[in-house]
Amino acid sequence: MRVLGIEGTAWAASAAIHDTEADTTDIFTDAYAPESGGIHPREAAEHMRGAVPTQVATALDHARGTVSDGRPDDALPVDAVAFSRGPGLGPCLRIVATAARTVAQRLDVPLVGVNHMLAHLEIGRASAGFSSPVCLNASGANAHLLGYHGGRYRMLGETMDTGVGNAIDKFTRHLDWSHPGGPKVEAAAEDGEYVDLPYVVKGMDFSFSGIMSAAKQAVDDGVAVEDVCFSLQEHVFGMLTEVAERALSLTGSDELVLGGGVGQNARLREMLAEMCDQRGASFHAPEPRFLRDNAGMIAVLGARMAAAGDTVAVEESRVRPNWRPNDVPVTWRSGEDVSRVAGAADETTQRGAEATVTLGERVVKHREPKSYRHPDLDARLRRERTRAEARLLHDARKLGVSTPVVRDVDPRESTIAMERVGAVDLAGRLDEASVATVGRHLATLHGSGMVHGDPTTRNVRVPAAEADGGDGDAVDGTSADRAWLIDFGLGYHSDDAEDYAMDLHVFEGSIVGTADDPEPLLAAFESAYREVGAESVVAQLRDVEGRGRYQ
Ligand SMILES: C[C@@H](O)[C@H](NC(=O)OP(=O)(O)OC[C@H]1O[C@@H](n2cnc3c(N)ncnc32)[C@H](O)[C@@H]1O)C(=O)O
Ligand SMILES: Nc1ncnc2c1ncn2[C@@H]1O[C@H](COP(=O)(O)OP(=O)(O)OP(=O)(O)O)[C@@H](O)[C@H]1O
Ligand SMILES: [Fe+2]
Repeated sequence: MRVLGIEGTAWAASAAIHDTEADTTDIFTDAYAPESGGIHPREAAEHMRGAVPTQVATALDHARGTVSDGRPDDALPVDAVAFSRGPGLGPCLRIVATAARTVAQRLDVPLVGVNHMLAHLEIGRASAGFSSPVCLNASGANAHLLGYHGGRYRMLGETMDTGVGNAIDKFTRHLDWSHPGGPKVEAAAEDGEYVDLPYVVKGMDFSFSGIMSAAKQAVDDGVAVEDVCFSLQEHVFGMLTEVAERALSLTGSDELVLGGGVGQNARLREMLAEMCDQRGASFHAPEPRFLRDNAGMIAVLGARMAAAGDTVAVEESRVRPNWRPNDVPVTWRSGEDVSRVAGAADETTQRGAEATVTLGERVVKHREPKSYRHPDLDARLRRERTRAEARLLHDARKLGVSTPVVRDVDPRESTIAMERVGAVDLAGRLDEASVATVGRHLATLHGSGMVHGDPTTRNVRVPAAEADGGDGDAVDGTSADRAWLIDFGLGYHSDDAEDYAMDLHVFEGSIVGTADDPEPLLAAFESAYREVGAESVVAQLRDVEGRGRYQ
């Protein structure tokens, strides 16, 4: 099969021909470069209006010229037309869709509407040959982690404000550097030295606004620009690498694939490769022409969708500027669901995302150095988190929230010794009674101004399934609805309802990412939270979930 792909969500007016038999993908792109500032939606659309038809014509000419596979001379140049249907800038998407419909109708071939973000990750999954990786999309307007489970891509974590490339580009606009800023920061960072900046990770979510304001401020205060660029990369990419590792740990996957324009950055790729290497996972990043926006990835996924019969009628092919990748029915991966949920087994040594935990009579948790991080940042995070964890385990316990008793703390060695609690992680025994207990615990914490920071199903311990009669209380006297909160390393005190809502979002995200039937669990969790906690926090959660994150 031969497929024409068309891309034009923001800056790249691009067309490509993917030939499934020859396994070739030829890409033709005309990039929009703003005269000043960032991408102007109207200017970008103007660019698309002229450049998309030209690139499409070039690609079709190329297809006609390479009809060498035994097709007759009057054969159609392509068998299907795939286009970026969203997410992206509305005016640009409409021009792409119009071009795609026109060609599909003229040639009388099927039309395929591709989700741009899934195209970014499927191109890497295809070239790696991975079956069920965790996928990190690091692009201009987005930054998120996806995992495939139960027929859909699940959102495991994402930015709470801007995409990663846009965050970097905004910083460089402050310096009056031309768009795009990412490659310029990468070049300037070569001569830089480390300075501390904010580092914000909440479970597997993260945000860039604090670090970007601090970076601009640092430049205004006279810190050398190359030092700020260097440190910006160390922090921002360190955050992305950390959440990617958390996602590998949560899902039990040992494959990571990278997508998106920021993936062209060598330092980001180096960190991800090193993290994967340290934990025995495989890492793959596609070649640069497939990382930045390009129609090749649209054609490749389009071909798989077309083969699965996933085409769209012209009259139903309106664009979707806010189309989230986790809302796409995945038609092209049937029968491939091999995702696992880690955490059921209880071995003597547990390897979390952050620490190595030795389970004996006592539990000894050691935050080992992460060689992918800058040593100063690494030392700071391990020290701060060990301190926070010990203090908050204690504070939570005083409120009546079940946590292990802390026996010993050594912040310099980043080690905590504590009581052993529960029989399995909640991830290994997800039921409504247990998630309800977590709801009440979190509400109690929030009622006293405490935030857990990372309440995933791996950070809750529960008795074994037959706890009320069986051996579930082997470690501790338990009842069936008992649950202990552990791993307070990202916890802090706050009186902001937004922070409480983020705790709920993180917990629900870990359920949605791994459970076959999340809905009843989410309902049980929220109703238990309401019993003890404030309705306004649940309302704030809806706000967090509903935010458009394509900025
Ligand atoms: C919706 C769609 O329009 C959007 N596309 C997009 O953002 O273009 P993409 O090509 O994936 O990424 C562009 C971003 O990638 C950054 N970038 C390019 N080279 C870079 C480098 N070497 N280091 C860091 N960032 C880099 C640019 O600064 C810019 O912010 C998206 O995928 O989110
Ligand atoms: N006090 C404890 N009692 C029993 N098991 C524990 C205890 N503390 C940790 N564990 C086990 O060790 C695992 C890893 O611990 P923890 O979550 O604290 O480490 P981590 O590296 O921060 O993990 P992650 O970042 O993946 O959440 C837990 O999922 C749990 O199975
Ligand atoms: Fe993109």
